[in-house]
This record gives sequence, C-alpha cells and structure tokens, in this order.
Amino acid sequence: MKISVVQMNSQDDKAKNIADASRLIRSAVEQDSPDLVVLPETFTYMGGTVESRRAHAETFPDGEAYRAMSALAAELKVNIHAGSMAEAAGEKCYNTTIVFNREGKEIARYRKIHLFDVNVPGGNSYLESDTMKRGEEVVVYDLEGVKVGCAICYDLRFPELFRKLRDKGAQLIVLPAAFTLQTGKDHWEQLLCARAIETQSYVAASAQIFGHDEGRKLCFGHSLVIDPWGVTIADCSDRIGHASATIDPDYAEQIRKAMPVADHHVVA
Ligand SMILES: O=C(O)CNC(=O)[C@H](CS)NC(=O)CCC(=O)C(=O)O
Repeated sequence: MKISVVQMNSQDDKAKNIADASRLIRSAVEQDSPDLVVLPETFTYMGGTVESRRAHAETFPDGEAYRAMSALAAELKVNIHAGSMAEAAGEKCYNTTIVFNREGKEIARYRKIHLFDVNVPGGNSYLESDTMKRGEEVVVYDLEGVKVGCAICYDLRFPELFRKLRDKGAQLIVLPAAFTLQTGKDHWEQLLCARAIETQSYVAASAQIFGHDEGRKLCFGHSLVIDPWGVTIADCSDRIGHASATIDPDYAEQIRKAMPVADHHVVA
C-alpha cells in the first residue's frame, strides 16, 4: 500500500484552503499513484479568531470541505484521510478527521481526544479548549485489509492512546498535525519514531508548515512516514508539497513476531 502525506500552509480563507488541498491531492496522485492520501490538521481553516474559526466549522455531510473531499476521492478513486476539520457541535466544535474511500463514502470519523492548552517556550500560548471540545472514542478503521489507527497532533504525546490503537489491531497510525516550530524542532520526529517503535506500526504524519496569522506560531512542517522499526522513509522537508512511501504490513507483523512486546506488558 502506498501512502502520500500532504504538507500545507492553510490560512483563514476556507475556499482557498480547500482548493490548495485539492491541488496537492491531485499532484500526489499524478506523481505517485498512492492508495491513501493524508491531509494535515485543520486543513480547512487556520488562524483567524475564535469566532471566525467557529463560524467556518463544518456540519457533516453537507459542509463544503466534506463534500469537496468526498467528490475528489470518488473522482480520483483514491482513499483520503481528510486531516481534520472543525466540526460544529453546539457552543464549541470537535476537531474531527473524516476518512473517505475510493467511492467517496465516509468510512471513519475520529474526534481529537487531547486538547492543546499549553504555554509553549518563547511566549506563545494555546488554548484549544476555547474553540474545541474533546472526543472520547478511540478509532481504528479497515482500509482495504490494513488496520489504520487515528490520532491528531497533540495526541502524539499520549502513548497510552497509541497502545490502545495497537491493541485494537492498528498496523498504520495516521496523525494529521499543526505542530509548532518551537516544539517540533526537538520533539516531532523523536515522538513519531518512539510511537512507531513502541507500537511496531507504520506512522504517517501530515503537517502544516510556516505561519498562519500574525498572532499565531509558525508550524514545523516535516510531514513524515516512519516504518515500524522507527526509520523515517518519507519526509516532506521544509516546503508545501507531498511525499510518499510504500508500507508493508507484513514487515510490521515480522517485527511483532520477532520482538513480541505486546505480549510482554506487565504494567497495566
Ligand atoms: O487551532 C488550529 O488552528 C489548528 N490546531 C492546532 O494548531 C493544534 C491545537 S491548538 N495544535 C496542536 O495540537 C499542536 C501540538 C504541538 O505543537 C505539540 O504538542 O508540541
């Protein structure tokens, strides 16, 4: 199975963000013929104010981004793990991933569990819970015979979620993100590799890059695919674009058989 991770710089213009995502998906499909294309966190809208972020939230299935990604998946006959979108849910939103299959049909929905309420070194503070509420459900879906686990951005810091994904059978874990430059430079690849090694799974992480508005941080980029041995096999580097890698679930199974860490847990 071939995976493409897309790297974007979404801004506070939803129509343009959807057009950018669509262009990058088309380009990845033309260049690499992937089975699955992954978009970054909140590819639909970054920056703005709390009010404008809420105002641009999607309702499913009639939202603009939902319909555009569903139609594109069907047109290109490719599976799309559509990063995340703010999903209107009363006062606040969920930060939600939707996965579309090659017919454009929704096959999975995951709502970000861990919210980024953090003071980042260097002075930027984030209060994601101003706009978002947290999801509850751990989600693994079947993609043409491969089990795919869902996580989003800050979830990366919570290995117990990844352990649950592994316990539910995940062989590939997909993580759309908007990781900050300040944290990403020292933590991003390290944590992604750690999660891949611990769960003996492939990890595909699609990220935002560069700045999003005046008040907001820079994003780190470096969308990556990591193999279950912890080796980086694709990297979008420091630019808008995409990168692809072939994943082999049998390789994950081989590693699991040779080093059966899942059977060796003694601390609950
Ligand atoms: O709010 C938006 O517009 C898009 N979403 C994000 O940027 C989210 C929530 S604020 N960012 C993270 O989770 C960064 C995590 C991170 O950087 C770390 O764990 O170090």
